[in-house]
Amino acid sequence: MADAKSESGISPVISLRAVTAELGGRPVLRGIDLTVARGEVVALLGANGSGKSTAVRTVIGQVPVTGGAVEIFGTPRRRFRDWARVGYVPQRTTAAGGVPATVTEVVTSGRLSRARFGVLRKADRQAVAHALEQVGMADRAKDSVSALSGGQHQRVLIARALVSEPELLIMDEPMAGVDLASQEVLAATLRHQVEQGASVLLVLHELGPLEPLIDRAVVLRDGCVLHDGPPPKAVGQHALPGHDHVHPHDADAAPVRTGLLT
Ligand SMILES: Nc1ncnc2c1ncn2[C@@H]1O[C@H](COP(=O)(O)OP(=O)(O)OP(=O)(O)O)[C@@H](O)[C@H]1O
Repeated sequence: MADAKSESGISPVISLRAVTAELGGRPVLRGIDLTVARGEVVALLGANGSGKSTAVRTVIGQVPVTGGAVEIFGTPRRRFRDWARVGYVPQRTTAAGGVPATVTEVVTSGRLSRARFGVLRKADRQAVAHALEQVGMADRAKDSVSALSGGQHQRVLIARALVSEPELLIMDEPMAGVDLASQEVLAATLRHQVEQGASVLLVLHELGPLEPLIDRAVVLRDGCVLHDGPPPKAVGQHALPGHDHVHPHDADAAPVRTGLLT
């Protein structure tokens, strides 16, 4: 199949066309189209269970598609090998994940795709230090990640995604369960990446502090694209009855309800 080209003749960095996927024998994506153009910041929105994470996981190959086409940088996903160009921040489900590793070790693991013959050189160590500085965690470099708060842990995962100097960042709910100070650091970090020309696909349940960065929003409902265009304006709680998003990932926190158009 020919590579997807935008009107400018440059391939989108992400292209999903008529993608279908199943989980546990149940259709979860029912023919979605989703593109991220070079330098674009796209938010993927939708109610719980609408298929946002699944859509992102088809891009990185964690969920097989049952139909349609997925391309990264114009290459069919099955043939794509250049993963150092992609930084992925998975959805965080627990505060620290119980990983017995230091902050530096976790961030360094994100650099291995760039290290020659798997050997870390001075430039790699500098990249790790720089990524930690970007997310304001340089002073915690030697600490165990299990000693970090949820927001700090998320900063480390984002540093791990940034350390390979990716052209494309894919983040699944990067702000979920993150304290306000960390949210501001993450928004500033992302702004910097966008200024440097990165393309970004973000799964979000509300636009929040990232709103000024977002070029376009794709809203999923029940495995289909409901909206693809300007980001919907956040509206007050209860403004759209029946359209609230309940966020279940924080074990301790009460569910967050937003009145986003989802
Ligand atoms: N491993 C699995 N096996 C079976 N069904 C699954 C599995 N993972 C997810 N699902 C189901 O697939 C649907 C889509 O899930 P997905 O995580 O993509 O939604 P989401 O929009 O990201 O939701 P949330 O906002 O809650 O993270 C949901 O109904 C979910 O229950």
